[in-house]
Amino acid sequence: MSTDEKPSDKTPLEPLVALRNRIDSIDAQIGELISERARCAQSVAEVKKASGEPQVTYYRPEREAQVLRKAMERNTGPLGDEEMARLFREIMSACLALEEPIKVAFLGPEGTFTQQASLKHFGSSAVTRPMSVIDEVFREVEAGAVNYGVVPVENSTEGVVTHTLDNFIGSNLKICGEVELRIHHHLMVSDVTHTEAITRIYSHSQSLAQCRKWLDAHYPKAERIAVNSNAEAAKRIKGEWNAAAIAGEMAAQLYGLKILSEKIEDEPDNSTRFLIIGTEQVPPSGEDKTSIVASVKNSPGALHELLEPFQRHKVDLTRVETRPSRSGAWTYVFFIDFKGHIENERVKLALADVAERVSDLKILGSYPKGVL
Ligand SMILES: O=C(O)C(=O)C[C@]1(C(=O)O)C=C[C@@H](O)C=C1
Repeated sequence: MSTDEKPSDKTPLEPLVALRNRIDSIDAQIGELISERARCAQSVAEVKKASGEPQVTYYRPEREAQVLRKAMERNTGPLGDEEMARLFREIMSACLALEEPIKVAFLGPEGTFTQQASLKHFGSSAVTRPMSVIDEVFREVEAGAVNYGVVPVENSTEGVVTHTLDNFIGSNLKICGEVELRIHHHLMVSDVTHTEAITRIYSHSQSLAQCRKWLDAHYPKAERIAVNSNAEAAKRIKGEWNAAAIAGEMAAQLYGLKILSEKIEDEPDNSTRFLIIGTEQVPPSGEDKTSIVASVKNSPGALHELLEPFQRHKVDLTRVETRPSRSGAWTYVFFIDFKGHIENERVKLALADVAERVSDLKILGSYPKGVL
């Protein structure tokens, strides 16, 4: 403090200094404990390496889910449970990066909600790589160029992302996790935009649909132009004086755009569920979900017959989706999600019965129920 700088009368300087000293000492302890935790993670990596398994997998989704759930259960406030879990999410992400930096392909470009979902799930130490289409995310994981992929699967307003489901039919990849993201859409413009002259609005078709009522009310005459992603929309308007984009906050930040109207989605609790795809079946975490795909000939009562074993063995369904099969006319595939892991006894019994009633049954994976 310089000599002519006087402490303000209003500032309770003494208590503030004391509290900041206390915070400094707590931070020093937290720092030491985080370092000790990181050294433990390094030792875990040594144990894994010494196991002699041909392919060592450092990322353990079931363990991460347990660590995050424990952080929430232990929490006594004043921070909220989710806030506490997010802090642990970041610590664990940094610890995993010491073991092996994890590579994740997502539906790009940079700034999409899928990238946001990837960072929410893996933490910010993950190396995320944008792919231009969903098929490419699957291909990168299949080729071993990345460890995991993240793809959108359903939106609470617009329903299922058919392209993702169709990719599973021909793929041997496993679902290793799920993550849900609240989706807030914003109308954004660039520094060259004449805001009173907006005649074109770019976004992904699903985002345009999710903001339809707002657009009808505020920009009834503007042309709505669907592009591959909302991040692409954000990128595109930088050179167009009469255009705006609908995208998320991450895209606005990344491309230096100004948000004109916030949270313009028609449904206030608009959210999207994303799947984590990888090559391995995940062991049980204690609170899991399973996804399967079953092919059924179209006959009266086929769906009832397919679902009946779940009810009999008290397995809770969380989603049933139908798609026409590509392999034959009048054959349908059902994507079914339910609570439980394929190693659970009741799930095993239900699936054994289902297998007898369908022409084809594929387990897409059992994975921890989304924590964050
Ligand atoms: O428990 C493990 O297997 C670890 O590698 C440690 C740890 C952690 O930091 O807690 C790190 C990465 C894994 O994905 C899970 C947990």
